[in-house]
Amino acid sequence: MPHPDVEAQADLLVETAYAKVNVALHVRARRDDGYHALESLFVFAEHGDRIEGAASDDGAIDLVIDGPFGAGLDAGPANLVMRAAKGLQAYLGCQHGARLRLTKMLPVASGIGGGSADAAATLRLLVRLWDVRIDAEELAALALDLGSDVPACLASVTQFVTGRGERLARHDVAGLEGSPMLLVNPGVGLSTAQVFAGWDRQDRGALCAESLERLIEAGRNDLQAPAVAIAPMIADVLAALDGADGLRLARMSGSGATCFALFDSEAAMARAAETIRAARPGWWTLETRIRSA
Ligand SMILES: C[C@](O)(CO)[C@H](O)COP(=O)(O)OP(=O)(O)OC[C@H]1O[C@@H](n2ccc(N)nc2=O)[C@H](O)[C@@H]1O
Ligand SMILES: Nc1ncnc2c1ncn2[C@@H]1O[C@H](COP(=O)(O)OP(=O)(O)OP(=O)(O)O)[C@@H](O)[C@H]1O
Repeated sequence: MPHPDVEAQADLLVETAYAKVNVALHVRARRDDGYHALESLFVFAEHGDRIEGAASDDGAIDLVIDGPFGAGLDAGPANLVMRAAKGLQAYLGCQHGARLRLTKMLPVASGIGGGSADAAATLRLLVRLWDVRIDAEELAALALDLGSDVPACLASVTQFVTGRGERLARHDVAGLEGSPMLLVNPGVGLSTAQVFAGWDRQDRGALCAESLERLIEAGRNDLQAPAVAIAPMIADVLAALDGADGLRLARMSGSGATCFALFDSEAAMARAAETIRAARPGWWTLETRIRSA
């Protein structure tokens, strides 16, 4: 449904805020600035939140939120959509305004970067809406101010990510893009900072992402153990996925609690999703595919 104030406007633009999944996430060190040095292979789902916007002449930015996970999410200045819009406006020093709508399809605080993807999609949308030219590096710096995952969410394609999340290299892995991917969340929200704080500070080694086989065999999510310690239900999600026909890999994404499962066919994914929905009607599931560039 379009924003009530912009229903009749022709210049309504739409962006998808694609869900982010960490196929592997190796935490290598705690840094002096409190962040952690990471190595991660990021992929993106074909589905996500939806952001729409139309220009306003008065210079104001306003946001309405709807969608299955919209309730309880504040549309005020702390919302990452608002922070992204205000950040871009301040950077440009411009008087452009926008009326925005966020349709929240992804669970909040769930390890699939929903807020980060929303922020990046808002930046993409406003650059188009306001028809401004902005240097890619400057846009990436604005994105990083909003969160460690936001720079990677700008392009929303498969990337090898290092640093605190800002060092990005496009990195296709044969057999990954287009692959059927099931997301499962047991309905618990986790604080990213709290999960990082539970990491045991053991460096378990570098991430090799040269092939899907290596990612499956030697890849890890080092935040999985601290997340399970906070929310033991994550282990139930992984147990529910374990042993499904056609399963290639099941692992937690980001700081949890969402887990992803890669399947070798759409039919196998659909069967596993159906089984989980029947056994656990309260869990959120999304049948999707890994997005290609
Ligand atoms: C877990 C991941 O989602 C993996 O992609 C990201 O590392 C987190 O990205 P994000 O949610 O955008 O995180 P931010 O908003 O930048 O940081 C939230 C909190 O997570 C912790 N944090 C985040 C990123 C990082 N490299 N090291 C950290 O220790 C910090 O305590 C920080 O205060
Ligand atoms: N537009 C938004 N969508 C979701 N969360 C938002 C938004 N704006 C602000 N937030 C806040 O950001 C926090 C993190 O939400 P988000 O859904 O991005 O977490 P996440 O999926 O765990 O992220 P990551 O995978 O980057 O760790 C929540 O506490 C939420 O209140």
